[in-house]
Amino acid sequence: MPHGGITYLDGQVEARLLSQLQATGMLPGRAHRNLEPQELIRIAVEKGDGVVTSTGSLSVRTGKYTGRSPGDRYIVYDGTTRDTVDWGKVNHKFDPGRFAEIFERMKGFVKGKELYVFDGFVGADPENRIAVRVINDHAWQSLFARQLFIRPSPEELEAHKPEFTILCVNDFEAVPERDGTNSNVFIVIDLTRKTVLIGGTRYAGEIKKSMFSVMNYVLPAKGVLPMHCSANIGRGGDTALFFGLSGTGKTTLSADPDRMLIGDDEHGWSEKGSFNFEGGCYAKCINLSEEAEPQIWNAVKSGAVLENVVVDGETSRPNFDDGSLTENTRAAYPLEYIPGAVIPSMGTNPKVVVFLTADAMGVLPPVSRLTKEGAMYHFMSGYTSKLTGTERGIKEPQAVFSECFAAPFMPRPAAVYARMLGEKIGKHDAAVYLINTGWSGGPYGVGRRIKIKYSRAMVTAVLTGALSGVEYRHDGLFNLDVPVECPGVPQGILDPRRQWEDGEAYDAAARDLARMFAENFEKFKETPDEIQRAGPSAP
Ligand SMILES: Nc1ncnc2c1ncn2[C@@H]1O[C@H](COP(=O)(O)OP(=O)(O)O)[C@@H](O)[C@H]1O
Ligand SMILES: C=C(OP(=O)(O)O)C(=O)O
Ligand SMILES: [Mn+2]
Repeated sequence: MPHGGITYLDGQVEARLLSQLQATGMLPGRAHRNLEPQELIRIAVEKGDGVVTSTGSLSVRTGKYTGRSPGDRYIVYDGTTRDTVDWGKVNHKFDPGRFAEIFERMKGFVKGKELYVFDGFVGADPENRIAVRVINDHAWQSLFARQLFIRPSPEELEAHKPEFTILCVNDFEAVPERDGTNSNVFIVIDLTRKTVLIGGTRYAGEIKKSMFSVMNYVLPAKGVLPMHCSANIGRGGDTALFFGLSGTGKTTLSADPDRMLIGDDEHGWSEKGSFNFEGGCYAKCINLSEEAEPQIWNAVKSGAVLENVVVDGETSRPNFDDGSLTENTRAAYPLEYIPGAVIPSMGTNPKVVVFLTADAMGVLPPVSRLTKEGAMYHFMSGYTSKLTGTERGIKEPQAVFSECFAAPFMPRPAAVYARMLGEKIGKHDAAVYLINTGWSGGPYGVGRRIKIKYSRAMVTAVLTGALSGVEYRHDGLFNLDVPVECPGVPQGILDPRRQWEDGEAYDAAARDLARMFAENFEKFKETPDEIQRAGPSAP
């Protein structure tokens, strides 16, 4: 069907889609289902939403909001969720009646407009997947959904019945007085109606992270552990997981030419093994370089979506060093853009688990080995520094304890996930390491971030077993076993105190962090003593 030079789906498919949408009360003027990337790119460019860069990638700007809005994320409070969700600062309550009202208003808003629908899946494991439908009012957001979620085969598309629906309308804004929201932005998850409503923000990360929250709610009830981690497999079939909050290196360090990528951010661990929830990656690209991150660099090509990267007007070249729109510049691309990626993205039971942290205080050792109890302690603590940009309002690194390295996305109480992880690690006898990809030689502003090549070398040493045979020293304050040597890493770096000019200043800062750990852990008084004792000593 011609439309300004664009060929859309055939009329029959559109008619069927329109009637499905009508059945839910949506009456768009036009609707398109699973358009090919080239079509979506052409529409986005035609409508002035984006430009094609010299790499072939589509570059867009998200406007006011360039990171997640955690204060505007809600879960509908009803019979399903009342006693199963950990309500509070992360999981904000939303009234079911208000949900229905805002949903109606959104339907009214899209009436007669043009919508883009992506039908696909979340969860690579057929036994643990959800058929998802994402409805957008902008073509580039539909391209994002297509690249990040799992794309259906033609047969799967034909048989697809949406179990969960995301309605994300960028141009619709909430009115707090009317809608009961905190701002014009809202991300509301209704686990009963199996619907997510997003409005007011164009930051596409909300789309993927809202489905992550859904999986994190649904899977524990099926005995499957959902995890905020990346995963890859070695040539011998050994799976490794890399947990970590935003900016700690899940995406960067899991893209490893020596290993096959399963996924960069969201995984499940079932009785059978591990699996990715997604079909794509969402890499940060501030200061992206071909040398340090060749696989990600090469994935920025046609089909990839760049968010808030400044593009040179004359050459159309993306300037990854320009953080003037945000530090949280992003590239979204399908998993197959990473050479050797595992598709369908399933792995074995993990043998090695890495906890990534980016310590902006510059005091944690860059690599240490954890005992089983130490692993539980650090998983429950979830220490890192929030880096700038990913969440609204973070202007400089800020120490944070985020349970399971994932608090913003975990609807259930942290103990539910921690217990499951403990059981899995025990059952499969997985080795656990803590890798600090943060600052060295002083805090943020004084010291420098550890070089990616050294963090990679530490990861390689952990995964090849090179750290099994070496000598360890015990760090009494942090209660960590620290290797005294590591292939590919200058020895001095392994001892953070030696990197500081002033040893006593290091000691003071280290004591501060140890105290923060201990204070944070006070909320876990019910935890077995051996876990409580596995953390830093309170000085
Ligand atoms: N030593 C390091 N290890 C990992 N990433 C680093 C390191 N130093 C700088 N970086 C940068 O930090 C960011 C890590 O982000 P990313 O891998 O996307 O984290 P996550 O996926 O956990 O949110 C990237 O922009 C990367 O280039
Ligand atoms: C997209 C996000 O995740 P990450 O930074 O871990 O990739 C996010 O936290 O908004
Ligand atoms: Mn990531």
